[in-house]
Amino acid sequence: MSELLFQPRLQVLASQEDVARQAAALLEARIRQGAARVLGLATGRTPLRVYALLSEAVRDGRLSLAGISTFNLDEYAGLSPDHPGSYRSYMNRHLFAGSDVDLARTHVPDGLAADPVAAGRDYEARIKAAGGIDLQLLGIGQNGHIGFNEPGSPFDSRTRMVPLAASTRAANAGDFPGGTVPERAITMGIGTILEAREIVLLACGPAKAEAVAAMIDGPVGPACPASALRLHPRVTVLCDAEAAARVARPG
Ligand SMILES: O=P(O)(O)OC[C@H]1O[C@](O)(CO)[C@@H](O)[C@@H]1O
Repeated sequence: MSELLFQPRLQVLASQEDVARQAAALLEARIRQGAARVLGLATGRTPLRVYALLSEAVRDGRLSLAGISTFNLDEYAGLSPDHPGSYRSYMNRHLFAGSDVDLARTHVPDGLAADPVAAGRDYEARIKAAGGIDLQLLGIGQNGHIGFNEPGSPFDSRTRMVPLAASTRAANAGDFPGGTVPERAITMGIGTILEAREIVLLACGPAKAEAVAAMIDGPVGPACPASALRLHPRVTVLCDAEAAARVARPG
């Protein structure tokens, strides 16, 4: 890689609860400053507590999401918004329903799109029309994926339909009790993610240790999609001690 590389700001916290509190505090601060009018949101287990804390802040009148637009990273192909395993239903359940966000300003890729190429283009156009993403929240897969950009995804990829790795489908099987995890998804591309003005990645637990080390200390390249974040000047990585255990020089 010949591009200029940056070092993400790595904060190692004692517990998953501390990671969630720090992330929620950072998001709240940016929203109050008007520096997060357009939020990029992630799903999965890691941000659940963050969303609970944000909902609590809205309920207590300390925070408002009323003027905020949101764009989720990804959605499973073939799932309707009301399918309990869909990321639209996840967002409604864990954040939107318990907050004052205007649902018309919330966006999740269309898992049922008949023409995924057009749907990807449309999603990118909607992000652009909103003024671009101010702050993108991310998790990380055990194989280093961000969004559903699996290893091998080009760094200039845009919102598109992708096949899911067998390990990703196995990791997310718990969201589909008695059913099968979809084989494909529509995800923002790595190029889309890198256009966010600020990025905050959360990683917790020992299963993420290898991916976090590869992201921070390994080669920058498509073998580890999260390593693309070292091409971005404003990335904060919030980890618990277990997820940071294999980083060469934890912060
Ligand atoms: O937080 P979890 O559940 O470990 O998921 C990590 C990442 O994997 C995904 O859930 C996709 O598998 C992403 O949306 C998420 O960022």
